[in-house]
Amino acid sequence: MGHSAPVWDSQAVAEIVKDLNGIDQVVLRNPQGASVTVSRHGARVTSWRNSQGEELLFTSSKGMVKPPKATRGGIPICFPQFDSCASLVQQGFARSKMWRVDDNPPPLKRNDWQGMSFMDLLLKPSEDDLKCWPHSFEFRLRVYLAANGAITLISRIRNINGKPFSFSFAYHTYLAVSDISEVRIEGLETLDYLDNLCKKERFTEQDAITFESEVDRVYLSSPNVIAVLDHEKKRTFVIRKEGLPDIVVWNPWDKKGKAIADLGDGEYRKMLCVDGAALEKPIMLKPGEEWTGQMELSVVQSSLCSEHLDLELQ
Ligand SMILES: O=P(O)(O)OC[C@H]1O[C@@H](O)[C@H](O)[C@@H](O)[C@@H]1O
Repeated sequence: MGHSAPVWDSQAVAEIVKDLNGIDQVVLRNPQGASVTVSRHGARVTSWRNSQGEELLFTSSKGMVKPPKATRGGIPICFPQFDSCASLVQQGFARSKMWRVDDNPPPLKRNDWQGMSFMDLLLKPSEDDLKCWPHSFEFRLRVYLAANGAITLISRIRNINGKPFSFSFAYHTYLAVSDISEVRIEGLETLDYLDNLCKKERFTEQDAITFESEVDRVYLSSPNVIAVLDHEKKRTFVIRKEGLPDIVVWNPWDKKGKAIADLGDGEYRKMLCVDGAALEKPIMLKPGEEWTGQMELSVVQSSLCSEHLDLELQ
């Protein structure tokens, strides 16, 4: 390909490596040893490691599949739809397309990203895409790696001409957990959610979320910070988001886990999807308008509950 990813922090390292299918992946590494890897296939974050080299995202052990299918795990981008409604493929086509690495990206308006390295990937619709979704858009994903190992994903979707269109969106984030029974999610208490296991019926959450069976829910109008505590690993994932009102929480549990062909035996216990999303109210873009949806993932090495961690979940 011959692309080199832009790097704004002179101490950070960026390189392009090929995966087993020969597809380019951009790797950013900070001086502390943390890294993030993003594939051109689907602009999927395929790996996020802390400075000890530990992988923080789940990837199925069933391994690499050939495009357009993608290996289960990491952070697939779901656009222009999330589930299987309408005439599009489940979770939209963006996750199965080849994106372009942009060497000369336009700046972001905010300038509080100094010292962070980043990469930009770009998707524009092909003739075939326009046949199944006839809307001209430009989708730019920027991925930042901070000195503390946090990653931030910023999606900018622009309607570049024609008619208004609407879409839904999710960062389908597969967190790696020690065991699903060791996990608690804080920050979604008292919220309304749509339960995909009960035909999207609306319920109200009573408590912090723990896992004893399949969970497939969309929490509505959620706070911009939530915490996922892993007691065994003594690790807390902190998810901060902007422009993404909803949170999807998904674990297929044993029966559905077995039925998912590209998931290894018993691996449902090692994964938890917590997605920053815009689902309930689709985003509407008029010609020339741009939408931004941002999610930051960071890790605190402690499984204390959020009030002890000094996290303001709001
Ligand atoms: O297998 P996919 O298309 O990646 O989707 C996995 C799951 O993703 C979840 O977030 C959905 O709520 C589930 O209903 C779905 O089964």
